[in-house]
Amino acid sequence: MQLLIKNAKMLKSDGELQLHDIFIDNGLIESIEKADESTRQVSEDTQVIDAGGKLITAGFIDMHVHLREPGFEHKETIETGARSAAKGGFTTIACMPNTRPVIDNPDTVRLVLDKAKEANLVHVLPYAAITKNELGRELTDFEALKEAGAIGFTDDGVGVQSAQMMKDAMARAARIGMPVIAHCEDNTLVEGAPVNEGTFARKHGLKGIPNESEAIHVGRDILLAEATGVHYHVCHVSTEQSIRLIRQAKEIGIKVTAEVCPHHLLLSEEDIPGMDANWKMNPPLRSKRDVEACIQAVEDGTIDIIVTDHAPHSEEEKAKGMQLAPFGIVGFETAFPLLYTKFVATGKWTLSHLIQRMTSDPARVFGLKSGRLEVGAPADLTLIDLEEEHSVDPATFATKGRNTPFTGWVLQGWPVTTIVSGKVVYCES
Ligand SMILES: NC(=O)N[C@@H](CC(=O)O)C(=O)O
Ligand SMILES: [Zn+2]
Ligand SMILES: [Zn+2]
Repeated sequence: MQLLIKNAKMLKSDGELQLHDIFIDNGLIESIEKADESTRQVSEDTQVIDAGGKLITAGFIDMHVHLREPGFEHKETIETGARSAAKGGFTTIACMPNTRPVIDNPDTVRLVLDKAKEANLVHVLPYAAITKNELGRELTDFEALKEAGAIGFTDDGVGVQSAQMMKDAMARAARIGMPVIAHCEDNTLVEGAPVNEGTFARKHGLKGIPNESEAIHVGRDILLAEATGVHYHVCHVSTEQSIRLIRQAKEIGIKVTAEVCPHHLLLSEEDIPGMDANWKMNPPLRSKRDVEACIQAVEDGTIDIIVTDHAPHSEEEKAKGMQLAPFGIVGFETAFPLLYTKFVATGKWTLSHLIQRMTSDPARVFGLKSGRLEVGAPADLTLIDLEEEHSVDPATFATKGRNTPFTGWVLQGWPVTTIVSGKVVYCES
């Protein structure tokens, strides 16, 4: 299968945008030529897309998502999740193991990979659990899980409470060259709190989740990563204290990397309009100070990558209210327009800075071949209309989830076509 994308605006290393023709053969980028110099003749059966001056980038990579299958298909399936990812411009997604059953055995890893293959949309990379059933009691069989296709170990959804368990996990992961990805949360400091310990909690008489519940795990795990030599990756960083610890650890050469979600860069607890569970996620929306620290950390590279933590839940579940509803919001279909509109269109970040954090940086951190728009790279590509502007309407989402705090936000920079291995998997209708 051959594909020719004509007149696509490509970001050059000097930040300039230039029209290019990109020729794809056999799932790989075969040539990139300036549009006005292109001489390529294509055969009749080559598919031709005229990008009409839209931006082309390497497809986005999201290293933290929840696809809910097996077990919670009413929230999402691998197919609906992958469709939503494609619509958001993502071509590779890494899914978390907090399903039912938990992805803690080779059969479930293979089931996820089979379902993803059946869906035939985006690349789906499964994480496996650190502990059986994510209960924190007994390590899973790391070697067998790696063999089955897991790309790293995490108990996302909960923190690994025992330091000894985490140390054993890291030592074992290090031996087989695999990363440990951590949801950082000390349960003894949280006790059923639904929101951040701060202004909103005080105003509404709710228990609060303090910053230390996250940062204590970050600090502990950095020491354990130093002791074991593992690649340690911190999930959804939300506090200035965690960032301080990660920055120091990087300075002294400990193998730590970190991610942040768009909502922790764009919203603080002050923005929560009321007792609406579409604003409830874990970690919670923090103070403005924390938001500023997260933005600074993305800018200076302390935080390596941006992930969505796409966490769909049903409307019935979210209707239970702030105290009882599950944590989590959807993320695929709003991530790029949100970040483009709020950071790039406003002149705070360059376009290439944002795109790197969503493509080449995740590829570097997790050793993936994709994430680059260059000859020889996989033809995982996204076309984006930087001018198109419309408001966020959950009724139009491809995900089953409607749980977003961004309803009604007017955004620009919408993905219009997504290509995976040289095949169009999403095209705006
Ligand atoms: N982030 C969330 O608020 N929820 C996630 C769990 C998690 O990422 O910790 C979920 O599985 O719903
Ligand atoms: Zn988590
Ligand atoms: Zn998560």
